[in-house]
Amino acid sequence: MRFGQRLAAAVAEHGPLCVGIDPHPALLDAWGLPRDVSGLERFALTCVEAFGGHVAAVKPQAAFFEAHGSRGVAVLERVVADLRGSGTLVLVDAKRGDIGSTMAAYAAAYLTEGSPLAGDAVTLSPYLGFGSLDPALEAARASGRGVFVLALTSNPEGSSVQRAVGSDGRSVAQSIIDEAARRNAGADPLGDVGLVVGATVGDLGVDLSHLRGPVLAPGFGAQGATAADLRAVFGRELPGVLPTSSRDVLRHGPGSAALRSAAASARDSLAL
Ligand SMILES: O=c1ccn([C@@H]2O[C@H](COP(=O)(O)O)[C@@H](O)[C@H]2O)c(=O)[nH]1
Repeated sequence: MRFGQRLAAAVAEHGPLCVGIDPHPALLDAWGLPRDVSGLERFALTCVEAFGGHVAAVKPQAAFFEAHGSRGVAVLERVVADLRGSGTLVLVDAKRGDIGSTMAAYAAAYLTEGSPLAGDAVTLSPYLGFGSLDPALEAARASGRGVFVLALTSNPEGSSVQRAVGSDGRSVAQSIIDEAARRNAGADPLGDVGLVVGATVGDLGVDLSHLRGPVLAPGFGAQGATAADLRAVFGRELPGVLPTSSRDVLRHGPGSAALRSAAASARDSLAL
């Protein structure tokens, strides 16, 4: 099954929530774990136990694993394998973006069957030009995986770049959305080219109605966006949106039952 179909099925089964695994040093402290690779591993595997098989998708943030060097990356590889083994979709948040020839190498790492870092999808940055991502989009198509391309990010610094208007009158974000929509044309129910649009962006100011792809919405929880904000930002596009929350769920650890229950509460709040 293609990524868009698998994501739609996962959301139908578990509800629209992605939980992030972001092993911040402060969270390792709060969980009583050492700030080293053994603490990272314990943290990450507790999350796997808590969320695997219980939420639609999990988003490990690669940066927190890379911060521990090759042994940290090995933990990320185990997280990817174990979550996929549990049937939970894995969105690796690595925000890769480069010239096309280098994108092919990132695609080999994150989107190619048999690579230990290949989850079900990866986040990509289009700011070297959307076309530079084509090797990754091709690899995703070939392996039944997906991508989430940054369009309107949740951080306040993003809008000066992403809302800038080009010579054709479209904002940068709208041109990224339109490129993604072109790649998803004809997909049913969802194509494999998703976007990242923060739950914190306020007035959306872009048209997502032709996307035919999933929207990953960070900013829900710790960055201040609520379920009401998600409804206000996305309106009738909300059914295609996958809110993602990391710290606001992870602060309920280290018990895996409490983590799972926090994820369920976050998901249920979205249905109100
Ligand atoms: O626009 C973006 C894109 C990605 N992120 C990532 O999502 C999580 C958010 O963590 P919280 O603890 O829920 O704030 C984190 O990994 C970011 O790198 C984002 O926040 N905004």
